[in-house]
Amino acid sequence: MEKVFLSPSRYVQGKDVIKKAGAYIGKLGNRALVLADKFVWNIAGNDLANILERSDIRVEKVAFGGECSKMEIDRITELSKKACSNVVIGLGGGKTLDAAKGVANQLGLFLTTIPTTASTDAPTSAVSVIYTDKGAVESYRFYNKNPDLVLVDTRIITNAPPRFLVSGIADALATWVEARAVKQSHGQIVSGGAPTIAGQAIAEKAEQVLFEYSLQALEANKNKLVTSALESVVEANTLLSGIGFESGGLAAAHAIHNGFTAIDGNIHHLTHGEKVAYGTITQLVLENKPLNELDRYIGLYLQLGLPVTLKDIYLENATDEDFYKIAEIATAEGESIHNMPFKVTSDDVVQAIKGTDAYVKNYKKRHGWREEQK
Ligand SMILES: NC(=O)c1ccc[n+]([C@@H]2O[C@H](COP(=O)([O-])OP(=O)(O)OC[C@H]3O[C@@H](n4cnc5c(N)ncnc54)[C@H](O)[C@@H]3O)[C@@H](O)[C@H]2O)c1
Ligand SMILES: [Zn+2]
Repeated sequence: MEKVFLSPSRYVQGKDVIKKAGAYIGKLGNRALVLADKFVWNIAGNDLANILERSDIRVEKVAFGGECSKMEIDRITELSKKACSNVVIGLGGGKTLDAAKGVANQLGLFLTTIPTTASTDAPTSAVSVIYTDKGAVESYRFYNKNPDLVLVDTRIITNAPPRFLVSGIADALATWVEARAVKQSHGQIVSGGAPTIAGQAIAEKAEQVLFEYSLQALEANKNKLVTSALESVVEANTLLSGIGFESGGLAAAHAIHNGFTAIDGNIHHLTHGEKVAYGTITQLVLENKPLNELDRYIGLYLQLGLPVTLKDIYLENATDEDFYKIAEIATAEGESIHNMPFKVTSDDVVQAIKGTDAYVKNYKKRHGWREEQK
């Protein structure tokens, strides 16, 4: 099978780079549709619009409705047509960026993503996760092209609440765990094709950077500082994880995350990365990783305050029916869990989800972990 590598055309990251948006985006077009939700318009959207207008780029301001659904993408596409935009700019979290990708792709326009949090690896990829209006994952849309430009202003990102950065770290820590499984199984990347050495190396680097710098970056973020550690972790969450998952492949962690999105209840209050965090530890349990490897992950996740017990993910009182529902979705035909180097049944998933909780409780006891340590 042929190897495939995907990446954005240009990635620019730094403190206050938004001020240079006119110069970078001006190379792509002069009529921009800027998509951001109400909150993000206030914290960054209006500034961005002023910056673009000063560079003679006309701006059509659009408020994102909040869900990346087919209907929402079609609505924004119509607005873009009316405004005769030639470049689409998504500004905000993963859902806003995914919706902007859908619009740019439907109209064949240039695309810029400007994440205002480092909460996911959505900014660089050529895929959108499409949700039902009720918030369950419906499908993935794959595009022929990644974003033309990814602009990451680390000052904006460090001003966001730390929960976003931590969620992005969790999404990025899944990257190597999953890419390694795909490598072992000779599986395929999400858009089809075999992974490249480059894709795998980038995924592995994400893990290294995150184990080395996550805790320092989190402290910088809590104090709204842009340190080198913060820059490193933002790059790991965004660029390394983005290329790493797309060109390295997904396996069990994201499939289990998809199972979590399909059930009702408070689990919906968790972010994408938080659900992926539990899925990642569950994948390590499925893989029967030895004690030191499992403990290395659990120790970091606990220090970052990520959810690693059933109580943390609001499934403490879940019934077996709930667990099997999650597992059925996670093991559905076509799910990335089939990239694992061995066959995984829905019962294996249920045992590993419960096994994660059981083992983490043991870890906490052995390490004298108290909840206030978070
Ligand atoms: N396409 C991909 O490759 C890919 C990869 C990973 C995740 N995703 C998708 O990303 C989505 C999750 O993204 P998310 O976790 O960013 O959530 P989100 O997009 O739902 O955004 C969450 C909230 O963050 C707020 N926000 C944005 N910037 C902020 C800031 N600076 N300060 C404070 N609040 C801010 C927004 O107003 C929004 O209410 C999911 O839909 C997931 O499927 C896609
Ligand atoms: Zn993810």
